[in-house]
Amino acid sequence: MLEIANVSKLFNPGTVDEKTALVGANLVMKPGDFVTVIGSNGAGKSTLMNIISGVMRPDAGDVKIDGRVISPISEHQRSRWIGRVFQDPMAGTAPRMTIEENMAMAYTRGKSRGFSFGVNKARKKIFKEELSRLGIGLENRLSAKVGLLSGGERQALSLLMATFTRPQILLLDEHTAALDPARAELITTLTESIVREMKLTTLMVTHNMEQAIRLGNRLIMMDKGRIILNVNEDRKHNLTVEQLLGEFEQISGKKLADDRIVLG
Ligand SMILES: Nc1ncnc2c1ncn2[C@@H]1O[C@H](COP(=O)(O)OP(=O)(O)OP(=O)(O)O)[C@@H](O)[C@H]1O
Repeated sequence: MLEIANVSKLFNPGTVDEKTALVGANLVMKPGDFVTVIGSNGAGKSTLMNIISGVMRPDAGDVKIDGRVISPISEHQRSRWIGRVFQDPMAGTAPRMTIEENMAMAYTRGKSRGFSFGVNKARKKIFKEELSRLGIGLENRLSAKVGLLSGGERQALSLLMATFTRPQILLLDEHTAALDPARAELITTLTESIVREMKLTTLMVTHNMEQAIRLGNRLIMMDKGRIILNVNEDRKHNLTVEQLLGEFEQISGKKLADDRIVLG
């Protein structure tokens, strides 16, 4: 279970550049919950992801996994339980290393230094099996350099690398936004099947309203550092993009300002 309890974050306090990123944010996710996150520009979505993954510390409040406060734990140690895929397909993989070397890196992520980091026969077999899940033939290209893959292939590999060690939390940070529509659809479909099969507890930021409604069992909406709407499974089922935008307007008193918004 992931619990965000009263988390606040202020950047550059007391200066002209002071920016409120999160204000007393609360969210409880049960195991297997898949929550999509939408919100206006600068609402605090990335900051929330950064605080969960340990890139930054909150000024106040706690992040708990299974009741344990993880705030003092480093990003590196957390990577054992938290998988993350970024918007940039180049971000999650090492281009000069081969597919199997990248997989080996993900396999040993967050493990102690005594753990062997290499690729052996047994691991190769596991990597091949896992890669074949993607259905795009990467299992036959184990020794290909990752820099040679297309953006979509690389993002599929990033998704697999973030998930194949069954993290307790999966963070998806606009991970289809930089891809063309066909590749974005492939990654969306892969995401749905991997999350479902592995029963992963998932938090996904998206600017695509239709995707936010279609994927996952819950949805939250953020504005000015606050979670202003928390839609449960029953309500999400029948939600439309128009209703969602109307709801945002009603609660925040303004139209949703998101320069990357995709309605459907
Ligand atoms: N490292 C930082 N230093 C200073 N201010 C920051 C930093 N990171 C974020 N902010 C500010 O905090 C606020 C929240 O930013 P954040 O990136 O979390 O929003 P977001 O919802 O992800 O926005 P977008 O959808 O536009 O990417 C914004 O006002 C932003 O300018």
